[in-house]
Amino acid sequence: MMLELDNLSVLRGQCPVVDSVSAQVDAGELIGLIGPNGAGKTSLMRGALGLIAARGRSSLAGLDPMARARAAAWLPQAREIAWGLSVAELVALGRLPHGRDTQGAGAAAVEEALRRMGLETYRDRTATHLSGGEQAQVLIARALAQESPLILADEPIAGLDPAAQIATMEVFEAHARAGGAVVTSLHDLGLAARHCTRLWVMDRGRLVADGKPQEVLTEQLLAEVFHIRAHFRITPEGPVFQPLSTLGI
Ligand SMILES: Nc1ncnc2c1ncn2[C@@H]1O[C@H](COP(=O)(O)OP(=O)(O)OP(=O)(O)O)[C@@H](O)[C@H]1O
Repeated sequence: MMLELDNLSVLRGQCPVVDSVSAQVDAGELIGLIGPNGAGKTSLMRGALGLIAARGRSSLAGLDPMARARAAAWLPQAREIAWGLSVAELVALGRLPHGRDTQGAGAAAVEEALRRMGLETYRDRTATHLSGGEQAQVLIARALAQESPLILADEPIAGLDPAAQIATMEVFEAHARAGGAVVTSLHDLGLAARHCTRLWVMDRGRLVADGKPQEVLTEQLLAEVFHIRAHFRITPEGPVFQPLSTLGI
């Protein structure tokens, strides 16, 4: 098992923004963490990693920071790159939890991460001089270079063009197929339905659904949690999801 959460709660003041969530992540899974703005997705991931105070138990939260970083890579929503490093140098920072291994396995992991994200030709560019979407892809490559079995990513595909969004979801699928696991929050329910093996739906701090996309994205759930009406069909080309209108709150 890659991650186990047992009655995890995150309090902001007296108010639980994550409310008694129990769930687990196994090897091979690509879990889409979905839910409206403010539902508690970021707080759940940060609580699971032990980055913010939480009640209950997360299998990752007790680990020391280096051991935790070897077990799980964390890709936060904020994407600011502060230093004028080259793309290759920035991706190599993902190797820090493995000590000084810039030769051999470390260098190979950096190359592989650049290749997977299609960034080979960017390797010598100054990271701060890239566009927002390009920087986002470099930070995903840094997380891949970490070679942690589990990746937790907070809206990693927001702001990427359609090809980069699909390519990133395919990179995550490949990571899961290779025996790892990914939990990623995202607002694009179409991409979530097409690429994720499982969806966790959060609403007002609670995990209100956990299952395969076609089991989870029911008309009732879309109305009650997302306040939308949508087309959702399984087609020969896979699941196709199109939001149609809001239902009001
Ligand atoms: N530092 C903070 N102090 C107080 N309340 C906070 C803080 N951070 C988040 N919250 C509250 O916790 C709740 C959950 O926020 P969180 O960022 O986990 O939601 P989210 O599902 O990731 O939302 P989004 O889709 O908008 O990124 C929200 O109601 C938010 O206002």
